[in-house]
Order: sequence, then C-alpha cells, then structure tokens
Amino acid sequence: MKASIEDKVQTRIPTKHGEFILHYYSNSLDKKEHVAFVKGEVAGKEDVPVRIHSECFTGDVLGSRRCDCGEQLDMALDLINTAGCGVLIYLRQEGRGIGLLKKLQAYNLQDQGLDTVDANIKLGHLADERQYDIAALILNSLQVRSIELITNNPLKIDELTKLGIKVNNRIAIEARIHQDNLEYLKTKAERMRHMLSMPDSK
Ligand SMILES: Nc1nc2c(ncn2[C@@H]2O[C@H](COP(=O)(O)OP(=O)(O)OP(=O)(O)O)[C@@H](O)[C@H]2O)c(=O)[nH]1
Ligand SMILES: [Zn+2]
Repeated sequence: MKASIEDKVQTRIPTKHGEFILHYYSNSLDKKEHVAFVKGEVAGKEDVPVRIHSECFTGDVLGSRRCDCGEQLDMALDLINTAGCGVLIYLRQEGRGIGLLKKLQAYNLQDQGLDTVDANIKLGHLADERQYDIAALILNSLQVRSIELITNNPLKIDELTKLGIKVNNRIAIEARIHQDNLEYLKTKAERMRHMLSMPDSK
C-alpha cells in the first residue's frame, strides 16, 4: 500500500521562540499524531532548514538530563525562528521507535551498565527502529524543494535521501555535554556514527 498523509488542520502557535504554524497530519501508516511546526513561507523554497525531531517525553517535556533531546528541540526552534523560515517535524517515534514503556525499561538496563544500543537489543529490539516515510511525505506536502537538515545523525540524511528528499547540507546541533548525558552521547558517537565532538574522541 502506498503511504499517504492528510494535512487536517493548521493553526497559529506563538512560542518563546517566535510564532509558528502547527500542521496536524493524519496518515495511512500508523495511528500516531505527527505534526509539523512551520516558520515563514517554505513552499517552492530551496535549502529550507529542517529538523526532524523524534518524540522524547522524558527529554522534551520533563527536561530529563539523560539525553540531549530537550535542548536540541529548543536549539532547533531558535535556529529556525532566527532563519525566518524552516520546518520542525515532530515525529511520534518515542524511544527511537520502541515506545515509552520499552525506553524506560532500557533506562533501567542502562543503570545496570548496558549502553543505549545493547539495552534495546536485550529488550528484543533494534538499536533504532525509526522510519522517515511520513517526514518525507510532510516535506513534499509542504512543497519544500530541498533542505538543510539539522542533525548529527548521518542515518537520517541517508534515509531521507533514499525517500527522494534533496538534502543539500547538514546543520550540526550539539547540546552541552555533562555528567548525566556523557555516556549516552559517547555511545551515539562511537556506535551509531553520530557526528559529535566528544571531549576524548580523536
Ligand atoms: N531506545 C532508546 N531511545 C532513546 C534513548 N534515549 C533517547 N531515546 C530516544 O531517541 C530519540 C532521539 O534520537 P537520538 O538518537 O537522541 O538522536 P537522533 O534524532 O537520531 O539524532 P539528531 O538528529 O542528531 O538528534 C527520541 O525518540 C528519544 O526518545 C535510550 O536510551 N533508548
Ligand atoms: Zn531524549
């Protein structure tokens, strides 16, 4: 079956990072509520700054310091607002696609010494189960011609490219490193090829 989305409603949201238009999408692939936060005119534009942010309840909402998600969300919205044009797609792919329950179980395994990759595997999952079909459909629906992707994750660039999105550039988005996120970020750099400048990496 060919995947499809429908832009059901658009509404204005003033935020501490400026004003955006929130688009709510229904889709044929899952029952999740994926959204896009759009700044300015993006239709027909090249090199549009785009952040594809994966849901992280603990980081985005609770301000957890285990990961860099909350800080990245703030940085991306600020960057897009300053650029005056851009899109933040908020995909409901909690825990890299394994869901909140499994992510919280993975956190407990991490507290017993496993890293974020091995904890997922121990729970019977892949390290990363995310798919980007809906993100690509949203970008096409917004008529974005090409993007500058705000990410440190090369896999996201590869996956979007495979889905026909023209990624002309990458914009780095590195959160502050501290004791609570150090191991997590190290694992992303060493085992998931994330382009992060870690203190002791060569
Ligand atoms: N399974 C699992 N998911 C996690 C963990 N920590 C954060 N996440 C989820 O990871 C997702 C964010 O992915 P990241 O790997 O941090 O970063 P990314 O989106 O791939 O890369 P960037 O674009 O550079 O931010 C969110 O859905 C989080 O809920 C963890 O320890 N285990
Ligand atoms: Zn997170």
